[in-house]
This record gives sequence, structure tokens and C-alpha cells, in this order.
Amino acid sequence: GGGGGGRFEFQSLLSSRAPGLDPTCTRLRASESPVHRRGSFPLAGAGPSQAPPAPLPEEDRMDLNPSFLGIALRSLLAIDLWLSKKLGVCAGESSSWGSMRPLMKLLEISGHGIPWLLGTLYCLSRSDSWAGREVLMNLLFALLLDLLLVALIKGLVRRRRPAHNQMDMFVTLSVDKYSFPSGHATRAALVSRFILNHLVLAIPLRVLVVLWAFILGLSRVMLGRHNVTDVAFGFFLGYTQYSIVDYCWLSPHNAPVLFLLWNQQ
Ligand SMILES: CC(C)=CCC/C(C)=C/CC/C(C)=C/CC/C(C)=C/COP(=O)(O)O
Repeated sequence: GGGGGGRFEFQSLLSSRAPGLDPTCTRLRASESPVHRRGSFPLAGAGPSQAPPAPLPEEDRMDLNPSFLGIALRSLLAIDLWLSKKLGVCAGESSSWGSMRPLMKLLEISGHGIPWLLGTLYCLSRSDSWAGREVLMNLLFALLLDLLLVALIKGLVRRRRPAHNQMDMFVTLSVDKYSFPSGHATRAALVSRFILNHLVLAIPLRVLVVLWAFILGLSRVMLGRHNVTDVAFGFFLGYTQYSIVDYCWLSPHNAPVLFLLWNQQ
């Protein structure tokens, strides 16, 4: 509104902030906005001596000054969605790189939980040395920990997979309808760090392991399964999981029962 009434309304909103409200941002209460107040204008009787109004429920407020962190997160999210859409070049058969889709799906299977779990169990059953069994037992523990943590975070965050994803994945768990974090990216980082630390490999093979992890992560975005941030956080989580496994390293000294039980198989 124009004139003194309008100016007074503006001042009263700034100076009579309710003590319970966030002091870092000016909140405009919906019921006090000029739109809602149209009937009660001008505020001649509502002077500064009047007691501050009681805070309204959260849903009745509007942030005029979102925090720097909020703006940064929203911007990151917008860039994430835009970049992920641009990189999703194998999301469908008719996409620009649609002919590469079968290769990307082969990569997908190379990082799937089932081949890794079954492969580890098979090697454990064939291993005839204590040292080999110890490493494989820890790899099994790492893979199971990974499945558990990823399922937990996916269930908590519940971020939907990108709209351009086709849900045609090989055996999934119910939480795999969610995309944050990428289970393939966590496994890629975890398993490659594990292999690099526990297998003696020639340099070209070590490079190949790192390349596999990186390309597997990239293929998740190219297939349209994930946004870039799902994969980036997946790599971080998988890398950290290895540190947890290394810290809790199972051995015949700290987990004798586990090793004895396995030996009786
Ligand atoms: C064999 C043993 C000891 C236990 C089995 C444990 C178990 C529940 C295995 C399930 C494996 C499974 C179906 C994993 C899902 C892998 C997957 C599709 C992840 C999704 O990856 P994302 O990158 O799309 O997030």
C-alpha cells in the first residue's frame, strides 16, 4: 500500500520480530503480508508498543532470506540434474549413444553385488591357505557391510532415480528404486581399494583396476541410472568403507570362531 500506512507496515515487520524467530533472516508471515491484511489497512492502531505477535506454525511462514548454504545446495542440485541429463547418453536405445547400451550393461553386471558375493564365496571354498582365507573372509565382510550401508542410506534419503532411467536392472533389492548413493560406485571404490591393498599386481593391472572403477561409476550416469552426485558420494562412501574394514580387520586372533567354523565346512 502507498503512503504512511505502507511504510509503517514495513518497519513493524523488521523491528517487532518475535523473539522465538530465527534472528538471521527476516520472515514475512503470510497472515501479516499486505495481501492478507488488505481488510485491516492502515495500521494506525498497531504501534510499536503492541506486544509482538505469537509465532505462527512453520507452514504459515515464508523465508525471504534463505541461507547461503541453502542457495549453494540448490545450485549444486540444479547443476547435478542438468549435467546428469546431459551425460545420460545411453539412457535408452534411441539416445545419442544408445548403441553403447549393451556394453554399459555388461559393465553394470561387473559391479553387481551378486557376482561379487558368489565369486568371493566360491574362492573361499577353494582357498587352501590361512592367509588367502583371511583376505577373502574380509572381502565378504566388506561386501555385506556395503550392501547394508547402501540400503540404509537409500532408505533414509529416498532420492528417486532420474526420470530418463529405464528400470531394467539385473536383480535388485526393494531399496534399489532409490538412487542415492550408487551401490555400484560404492562397490567399485571399495573393491578396487581392497584389491590394490591386498593383491600383488603389476602396475598395468593396478591401472586397469582404477580405470574399471572410474568407468563403472561414469557408466551409471551414462545409463541414466544415477545423477552425478549419487556416484560421487558412492565413491566417497566406498573409499571410507574400506577404511572401516581395514580398522575392523577380521583375523584368526580377533574372530577365531568365524575361522574355525569356516574350516569345518
Ligand atoms: C550370498 C550372501 C552371503 C548374502 C546375500 C546377501 C544379499 C541380500 C544379496 C543381494 C545382492 C543384490 C541383489 C544386490 C543389489 C545390487 C544392486 C542392483 C545395486 C544397485 O546399484 P546402483 O548403482 O543402481 O545403486
